[in-house]
Amino acid sequence: MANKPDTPLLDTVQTPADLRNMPREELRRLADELRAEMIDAVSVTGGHLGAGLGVVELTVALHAVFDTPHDRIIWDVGHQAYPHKILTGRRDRMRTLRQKGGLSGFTRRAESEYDPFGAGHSSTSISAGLGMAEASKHMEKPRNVIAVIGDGAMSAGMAYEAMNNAGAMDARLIVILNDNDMSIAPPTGALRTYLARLVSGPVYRGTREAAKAVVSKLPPFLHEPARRTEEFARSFFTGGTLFEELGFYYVGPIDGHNLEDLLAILDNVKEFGEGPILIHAVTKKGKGYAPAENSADKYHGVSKFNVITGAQAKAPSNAPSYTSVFASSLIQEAQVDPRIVAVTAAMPSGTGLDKFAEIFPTRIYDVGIAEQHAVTFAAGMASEGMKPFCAIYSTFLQRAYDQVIHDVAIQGLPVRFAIDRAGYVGADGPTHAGNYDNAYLGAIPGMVHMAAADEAELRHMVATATAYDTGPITFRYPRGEGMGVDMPERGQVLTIGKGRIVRQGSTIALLSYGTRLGEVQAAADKLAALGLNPTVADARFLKPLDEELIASLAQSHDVLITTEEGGLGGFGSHVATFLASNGLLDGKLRFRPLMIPDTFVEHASQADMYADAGLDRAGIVATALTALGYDQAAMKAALAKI
Ligand SMILES: Cc1ncc(C[n+]2csc(CCOP(=O)(O)OP(=O)(O)O)c2C)c(N)n1
Ligand SMILES: CC(=O)[C@@H](O)[C@H](O)COP(=O)(O)O
Ligand SMILES: [Mg+2]
Repeated sequence: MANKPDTPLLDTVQTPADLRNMPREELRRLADELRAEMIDAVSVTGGHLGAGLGVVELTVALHAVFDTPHDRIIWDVGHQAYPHKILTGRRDRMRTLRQKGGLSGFTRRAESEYDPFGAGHSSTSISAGLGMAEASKHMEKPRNVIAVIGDGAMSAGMAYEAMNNAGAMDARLIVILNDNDMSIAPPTGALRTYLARLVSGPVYRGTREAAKAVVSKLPPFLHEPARRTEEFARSFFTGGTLFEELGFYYVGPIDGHNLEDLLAILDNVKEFGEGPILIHAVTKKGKGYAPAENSADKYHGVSKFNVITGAQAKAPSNAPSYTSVFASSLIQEAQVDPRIVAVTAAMPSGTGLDKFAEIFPTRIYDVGIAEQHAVTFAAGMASEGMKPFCAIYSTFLQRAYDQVIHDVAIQGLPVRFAIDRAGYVGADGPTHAGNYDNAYLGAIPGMVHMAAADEAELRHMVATATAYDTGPITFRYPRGEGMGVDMPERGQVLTIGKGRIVRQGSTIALLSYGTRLGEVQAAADKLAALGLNPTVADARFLKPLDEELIASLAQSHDVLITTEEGGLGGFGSHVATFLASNGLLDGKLRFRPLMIPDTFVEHASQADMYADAGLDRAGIVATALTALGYDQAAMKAALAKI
């Protein structure tokens, strides 16, 4: 292990005001110490490292120039805000990052007054910043508002909606485009090519002359400082950049690791009059840490690691991840069905589609951070007879809800949705929790929804989705590894709307939707040890519901408990509606839907989250015994026996 970094200068900084009191010549050394401190902290916790390393100088410069927290810095996504956290009074808690009770991995209003806007999902910063800048006009002491957005996040529609709006307003908004030519994977699309042209093309190389021209276009009070600062003048050019066409003053491209340049430019921009301005800063993801700089993903997200070697700790694995099972199953299907294509919104490795891309490079589409477009694009493909598998995390699919309804479901187009990270995701916390798709998709008519109980079931569901050509179909599976079950060679096509009995018993029926089945079975074993012999069933489908199975369970048991990795409005709600509508709750049946609670749950381990929700074996047993009428004392006595 490396020794803790020596950080004498950083040790003097409790808040950004301390940094502002420092001689500017010291800031370079401060940035170096800040980088070392962040590397050390993340080596202990894991987390998002590469993005933060790339904005160390920018973070120091922003806090040195602007009067934070009165002035507002909004970090898009928020995954790059670790250096900002260290400088804004949270250094002592950095080694609790993303752990239960510790600091969030993103910006959070509740965490600090220096986090004026929470994030986690991308491309919200310009909209939020514009709102703040406009609100500032109504205040006695106006603020500067600075939105820092990455080149990946700049690919999303929201960013353009915001710029379109900002360009037509006179709000004092500063946007810093942090261009490291990386998303999680290398970015795709025309914007990437365009930014690369700005950075390295002939226009940039000729900026010295162009800079003189732009200075004359700046508000008069900027002329003098601009002329005085050769570096500043060199950094300007103008003439028809996309951003200027949208009504922004464009400054750049500038070296986002050159503190002197950054300070000079931000000092000047701070004095800028009215209207939005965009600073194009070129940075390196993973800057200053060789293992990160040299890695393909620039250490976007890392587990705990050895600071000296960069080697990341690997958790022992007992089974393949659901993501990898999805990918290998889709590859199998695609090998025999040439109509299968795959769509990802900037998450090729997260969804496993990078593996699909290796084999079918012409049948994979990475559309950038553009979930809405991804869904409608897939709908277009489906309308022409292709079989698009749109693989999107549950949390990010929220962005495309209207597209799922309007472009896919109403037209009955057979888009296949592979919904990864369904349920609690752990360290990324409430912004990334995939808790809502059972409810938000379950409400849409004409769709089929499946949840895999284990990795073999997932393989069957990929086969089922491939075969199902009559309308939209979804299958969901969680973050993490499978149950270690035997894998079938090939997926089998399931009968739509049919669940299965896993264990036949009496009195208590445990009906599981998704991967809680493992805990349900463990709970059934515990109940059996108490002399109870529950039935266990795997619903497989939320829509259409297996009404026959549910009615039979309801009629032949005293207690029916549903489990799912989703919140209110999901599987349990659908079952409750069916039971109530058919008079099955009018008699002796005690129905207990177990689900994720109706609250935003802070980051913790997935296991902790499920235990807190009562969705582990202990919670399921307790629910069953309570439903049977056990009081606290009887429950305690019973639990002591198992
Ligand atoms: C709506 C949405 N889709 C996908 C993601 C997943 N995601 C998080 S960071 C990231 C890449 C962002 O790239 P960029 O903005 O360039 O930031 P960098 O990491 O390069 O600093 C992606 C795709 C997300 N957070 N939000
Ligand atoms: C910041 C962000 O949105 C992603 O980096 C996300 O944290 C990835 O999550 P997984 O680790 O589950 O792929
Ligand atoms: Mg980037």
